Amino acid sequence: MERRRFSWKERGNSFSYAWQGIKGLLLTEHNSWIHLGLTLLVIPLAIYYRITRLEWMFLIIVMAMVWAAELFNTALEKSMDFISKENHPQIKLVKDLAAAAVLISALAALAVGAIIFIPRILG
Ligand SMILES: Nc1ncnc2c1ncn2[C@@H]1O[C@H](COP(=O)(O)OP(=O)(O)OP(=O)(O)O)[C@@H](O)[C@H]1O
Repeated sequence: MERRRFSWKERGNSFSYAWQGIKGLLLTEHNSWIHLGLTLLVIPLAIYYRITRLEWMFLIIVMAMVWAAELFNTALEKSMDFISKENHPQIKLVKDLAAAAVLISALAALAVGAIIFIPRILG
C-alpha cells in the first residue's frame, strides 16, 4: 500500500468536497428543502423551550441521521442513474432500500421531536 505524507491542504480539500456534496443535495433534491426547513424550525424551538443537554444530544443525532441517510440515498440514486437509465428491478430494489433508510431515520426523528416538544407545547 502506498504511504502518503499528511497534508493539511488535502484535508482542507476533503472538507470543500463534502461542502460541495451538501450544496449538490440542496440544489437537486427537493426533499432536502423539507429537511432544511424542519432543521431551521426545530433549532430555534429547542432554544426557546430550553431543552436539556440530553435532549439536545438525541435531537442532534436524529437530525444528523436524516441528513446522512438523505445524502447516501441521493448518492445511490445518482450512481444508479449513471449506471443505467433503463427500468430494471435491481435498480428499483436498490433505490427503494435507500429510500427506506431515509424513511426510517425520518420516523425516528419525528418520534424524538414529538417526545421532546409535544409535552412542552401542550403543557
Ligand atoms: N431505473 C429504474 N428502474 C426501476 N425502478 C426505478 C428506476 N428508477 C427509479 N425507479 C423507482 O422509482 C422510485 C423513485 O426513483 P427516483 O430516482 O425518481 O427517486 P426520487 O423520486 O428522486 O426519490 P427521492 O424522493 O428519494 O429523492 C424508486 O424508489 C424506484 O422504485
